[in-house]
Amino acid sequence: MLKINKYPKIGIRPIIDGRLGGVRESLEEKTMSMAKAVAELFKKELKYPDGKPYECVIADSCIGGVKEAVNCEEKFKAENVGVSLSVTPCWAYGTETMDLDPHIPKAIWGFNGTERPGGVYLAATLAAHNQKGLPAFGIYGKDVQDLNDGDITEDVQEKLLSFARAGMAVALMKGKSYLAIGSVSMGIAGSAVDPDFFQTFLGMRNEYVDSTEVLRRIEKGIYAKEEYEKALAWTKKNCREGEDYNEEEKQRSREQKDEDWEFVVKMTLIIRDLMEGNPKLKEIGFGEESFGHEAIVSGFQGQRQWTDFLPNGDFSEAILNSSFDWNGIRSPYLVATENDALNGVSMLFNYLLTNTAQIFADVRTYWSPEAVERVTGWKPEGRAENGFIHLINSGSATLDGSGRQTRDGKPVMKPHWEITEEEVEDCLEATTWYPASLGYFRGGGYSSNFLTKGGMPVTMCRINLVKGIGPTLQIAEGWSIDLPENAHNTLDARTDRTWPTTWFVPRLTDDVAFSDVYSVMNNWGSNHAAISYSHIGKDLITLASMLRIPVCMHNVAPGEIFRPTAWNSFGMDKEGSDYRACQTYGPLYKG
Ligand SMILES: C[C@H](O)[C@@H](O)[C@@H](O)C(=O)CO
Ligand SMILES: [Mn+2]
Repeated sequence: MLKINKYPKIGIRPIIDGRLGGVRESLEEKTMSMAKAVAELFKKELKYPDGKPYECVIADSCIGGVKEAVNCEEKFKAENVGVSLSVTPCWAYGTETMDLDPHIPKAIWGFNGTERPGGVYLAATLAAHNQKGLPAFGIYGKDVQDLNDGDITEDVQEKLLSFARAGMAVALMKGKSYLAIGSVSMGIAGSAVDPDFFQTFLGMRNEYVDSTEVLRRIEKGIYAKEEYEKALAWTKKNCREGEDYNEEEKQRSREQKDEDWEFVVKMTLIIRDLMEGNPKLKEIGFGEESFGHEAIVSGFQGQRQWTDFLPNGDFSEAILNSSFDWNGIRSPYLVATENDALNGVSMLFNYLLTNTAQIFADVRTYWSPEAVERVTGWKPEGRAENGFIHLINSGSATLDGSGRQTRDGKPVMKPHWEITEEEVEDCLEATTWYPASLGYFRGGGYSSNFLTKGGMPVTMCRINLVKGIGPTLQIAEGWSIDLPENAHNTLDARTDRTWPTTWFVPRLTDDVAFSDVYSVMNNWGSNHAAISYSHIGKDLITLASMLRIPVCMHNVAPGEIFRPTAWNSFGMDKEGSDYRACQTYGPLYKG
């Protein structure tokens, strides 16, 4: 992950009834202690992509009126606050104290304690936000608490954390780049980078580098030589080369294959350097190249042109998307294969909400139970009984996706700071690097192959651009599954057995798009999806609402959906109100 010098902070605004002479004085301690308790919760539960705890900034004083609100605003600006949370146990004066910044996610927690009307301030100020077109999230506990009760109840914690995670994702994207290396891959519309989408919906920049820049740097030696030697040695030791399935007469010679390893290792260093820069390049006389492109996510076109004569990008994409390399365990660098920028953003959303590496995949095949039985003789049972979806793409599936990391004995994908050296070895051990299929990749190279362990809760998502609507988000929570070995081998062999496979089963619901597994694939809006560990659908929905991106498909329970309260004013049907609200408010950074 791009090294970020100054992470955005969460600003906490203790709101108080400004009446001196008794009322305010009686509430100062309670109000400020709410703010401190929330800051402690965020620091304890939430981490930046580098593993450090979230930083919070609390206003210097409680905010009882506009002067203190402005003082707070000035402090937040100086402290690089990117998310704003107001907390209060009492009545206060909405429009005099509210946060009016139109570009940062905001929420208000009104303490449910009836000695003072915290809930009334919450409702009044949310109404003000709605009247002013500044959507805000409302947080209000289910059960009344005693005024001197300093605990944050479970239900309030859950909303505070969901809001903070999604709000921080919005803040982390802002001002960072999507770096396109190359252009449109094989007519994939998602590769046609739409700068207006990045700018107005995500507040992101677009950087473009022709693929020849990678070749230039290889040929001119614009990479850190020492690191290259270390990387090549690590690769030879840890990346097992598989059998060459190409036709005998077409196979690349051993010498060519060794050159391919050298080439793809250099590509990997160079793509990373293009994303985040590398001070070592300045030491060897390449000052401009040492800066990089501030890319929080990138895409490599690869196919075609490049791969028609040069080794493919699969090794680079897979290693960069993983949580480790020759320098050890580290946060992943998000790289979308085929330069599918929309899938790159989908990976980015997942990553910023979980700090875990991402699987990029084609949503390739729906296998009905009948077809599976016909082809393999195995009648799907258990979670597979209604059929399953084959997720597979050459290249940018993280090796963490092999499911070789564990927590309580179960397969998981972890934030990098929880991963052990043994788990890195297991992920590498589970991966075979086959000589690339020369039919697709005429220039050779290698493809990563692994089989995702079943039993992992996962979430598949995808941003699509739809003319007339703009971006929409679709989400499918489900699980990875295991197939009997012979069934896997038979089905996988019908596809591209040198690529990484995840067998996926979505959770079915009564909704039409989730009525059966076939419908999930049939309703998927693109060839690609980004797959994250754990069920993060509700956080994705919260994030999408902050960005005013409507959600066209999801299997999250209605009671889990958390959006700004303004959405309620657009009707009781959750999906329609989402579309109407997003359309009314328009992109967050529409200017
Ligand atoms: C067959 C193509 O070359 C592959 O790249 C294809 O499987 C894709 O991934 C298209 O998204
Ligand atoms: Mn693809």
